[in-house]
Amino acid sequence: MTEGNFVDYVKVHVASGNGGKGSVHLHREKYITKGGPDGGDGGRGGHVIVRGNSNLWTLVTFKFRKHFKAGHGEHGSKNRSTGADGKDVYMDVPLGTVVRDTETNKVLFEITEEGEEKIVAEGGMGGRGNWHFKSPTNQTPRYAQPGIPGEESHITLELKVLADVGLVGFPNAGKSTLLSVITSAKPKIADYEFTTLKPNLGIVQYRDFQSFVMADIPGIIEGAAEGKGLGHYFLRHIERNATLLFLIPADSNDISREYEILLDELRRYNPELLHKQRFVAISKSDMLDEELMEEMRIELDRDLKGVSYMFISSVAQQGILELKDKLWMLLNE
Ligand SMILES: Nc1nc2c(ncn2[C@@H]2O[C@H](COP(=O)(O)OP(=O)(O)OP(=O)(O)O)[C@@H](O)[C@H]2O)c(=O)[nH]1
Repeated sequence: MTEGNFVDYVKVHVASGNGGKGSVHLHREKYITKGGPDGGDGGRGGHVIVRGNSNLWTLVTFKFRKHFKAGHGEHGSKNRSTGADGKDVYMDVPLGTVVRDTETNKVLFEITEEGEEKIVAEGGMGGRGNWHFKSPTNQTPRYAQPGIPGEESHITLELKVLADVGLVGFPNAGKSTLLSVITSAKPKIADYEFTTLKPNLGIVQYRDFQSFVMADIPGIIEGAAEGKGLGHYFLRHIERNATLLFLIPADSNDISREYEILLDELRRYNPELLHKQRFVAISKSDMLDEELMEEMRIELDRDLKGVSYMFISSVAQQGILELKDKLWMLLNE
């Protein structure tokens, strides 16, 4: 299995427009016998532009459209009239899209912000019209520049799914269940035939118009940092999550030990992950009574070394709103 199976990617063909030709034209008017050159410039060819769009979560549109061709610049014309620029073409991509040159595999750029625009195929410049070439020795140049041809290339788009909150937990911790109660929409990851390992992600609506993305990172098992199991691939995925939510079930034999093991996996994979904010949610807390919870609080306050935690239950819908509040606070700190 290669990493390519994990990261969604598509190959597309892009072509910018040719610049328009400069015009060769001599001014003519009644009663003016010797009009000067007045051929206008050609317009610029259209660019192909990649643009970040935070409403998109997948590259699925590129499965259906693989060619992006911008318009040609119009030719210049008389009266020094410049031809219109060719129409630019936009490729809207989700944030976290890495663009490579397919031939060399070199990374050209990465789109990380809403509205960010990067030209991936630059339109050819328009040629200059003949009036620019008028000189003392040549008052009526019969020459104008041709437009510069557009560029053409094959590019590869790769999406490293960005999530604001990454769920970290062993199998069975209740990650999928939490996602199903906390998220309102599921991006159509399933549409990707080339994605064999699907991170489960969803959009959490917060208060009125805010939202954040939560991603389940399945498959972390002990030893994942050494590449055992599938965990390794998913660990890559959380490198970019802003906050890590550790999910540990209430019926775990030793919650703080489980937390330490998960933390150790992350540390061995990439110590930088430990700089991310962390929060612990004790899942399946409907299995606990108040007395037991109180006892556990004493232990957790002592053993979790100051990391905040909360008891939640997806099934009983306990602590879910509070969890959203807490995560929102952490994301906006
Ligand atoms: N009592 C109780 N059981 C829960 C709760 N949330 C999840 N479970 C149960 O725990 C088991 C595992 O839940 P999942 O959500 O599939 O766990 P997961 O972490 O996604 O597991 P993987 O997909 O294996 O990584 C299921 O049998 C759930 O019904 C909860 O809030 N309370």
